[in-house]
Amino acid sequence: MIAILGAGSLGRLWAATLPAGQVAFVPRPQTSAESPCYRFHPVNGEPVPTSVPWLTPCQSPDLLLVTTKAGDTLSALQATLPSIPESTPIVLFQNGMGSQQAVSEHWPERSVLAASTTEGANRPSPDRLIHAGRGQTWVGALSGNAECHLETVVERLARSGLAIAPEADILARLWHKLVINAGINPFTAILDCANGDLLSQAFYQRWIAPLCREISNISQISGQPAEAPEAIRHRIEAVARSTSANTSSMRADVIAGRPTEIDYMNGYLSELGQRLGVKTPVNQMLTEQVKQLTRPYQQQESCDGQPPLQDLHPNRR
Ligand SMILES: NC(=O)C1=CN([C@@H]2O[C@H](COP(=O)(O)OP(=O)(O)OC[C@H]3O[C@@H](n4cnc5c(N)ncnc54)[C@H](OP(=O)(O)O)[C@@H]3O)[C@@H](O)[C@H]2O)C=CC1
Ligand SMILES: CC(C)(CO)C(=O)C(=O)O
Repeated sequence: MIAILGAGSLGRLWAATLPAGQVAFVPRPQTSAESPCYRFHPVNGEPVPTSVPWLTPCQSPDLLLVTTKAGDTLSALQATLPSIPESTPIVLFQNGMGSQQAVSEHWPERSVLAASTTEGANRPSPDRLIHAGRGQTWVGALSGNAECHLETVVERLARSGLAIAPEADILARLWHKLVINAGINPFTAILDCANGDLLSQAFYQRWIAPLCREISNISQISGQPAEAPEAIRHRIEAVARSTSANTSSMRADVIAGRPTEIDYMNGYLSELGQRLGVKTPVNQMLTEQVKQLTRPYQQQESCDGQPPLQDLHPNRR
């Protein structure tokens, strides 16, 4: 049995594509909600009615997929792990960085793996799950005691039909995606625009070069693969173009009034830079501006006496 913690967009994508009868969602403690039923819209083909049971206390999963947002992961696992066998491998699907390390440090006795995925899934309404774009998922061991599970985990996830491969250096893979997210997500949230539209915006053009210099400096000092600022910018802009019509996950969170994952993207880079003695004013500025977007309007006005961001960035409604 595969248990999935986090019955949101990504969790529902895995639940709908893995073989039926072998998957269950971990319920929130004391939930009385009915188990999730939704129409799964594959990239090609007709919608499929999908019903996934809650994991029951007598079931003992032999694989746990964690598809909560980065900021919810530690507390969700704290509530869940006491009822999951210690031998069960855990696969973390969060974007950004920081939450994965927090989990493997918190539970050193557990076998923790991480995944980096370019699959795209969203829920326009609670009863629909759209597989918006096919991608690739890489899985790798975060802790030494997880290495022995990698092959089996990849083989089991491949039964979904989604493209999946083992990754020997999953932290480098996560870093690679973090750089893209740090260069697209905050700008699209602040400017309230689709990924492709940010390229022509003055605010983006003003800050992207110094942001890429900061990221390049941090990469070098933190031991990540060295990448020149121009190469980083090129990579960011290639993804912005190839996903030009997309609403980034951060912009979607701001629009829906949900907390964003900024602390695990530019916030993470900013903190890492500070620890390594690299100045990160642009990452700090972007982190602060995104945080202001998710603060209640009145607090924005009273905190700093500055005009609200809507006035600074006319794109924001
Ligand atoms: N969606 C995508 O296409 C992709 C997502 N990712 C990453 O995957 C992660 C999940 O993203 P996504 O699925 O979009 O996010 P969602 O917000 O759609 O899903 C997260 C789910 O976790 C649930 N949850 C939160 N806390 C708990 C808890 N304590 N116990 C049980 N369930 C809990 C939420 O429940 P509730 O609904 O009740 O709040 C929600 O259903 C993020 O880090 C994201 O960046 C990466 C690549 C692609
Ligand atoms: C690559 C990108 C920016 C695609 O929208 C993404 O991963 C996100 O929105 O979080």
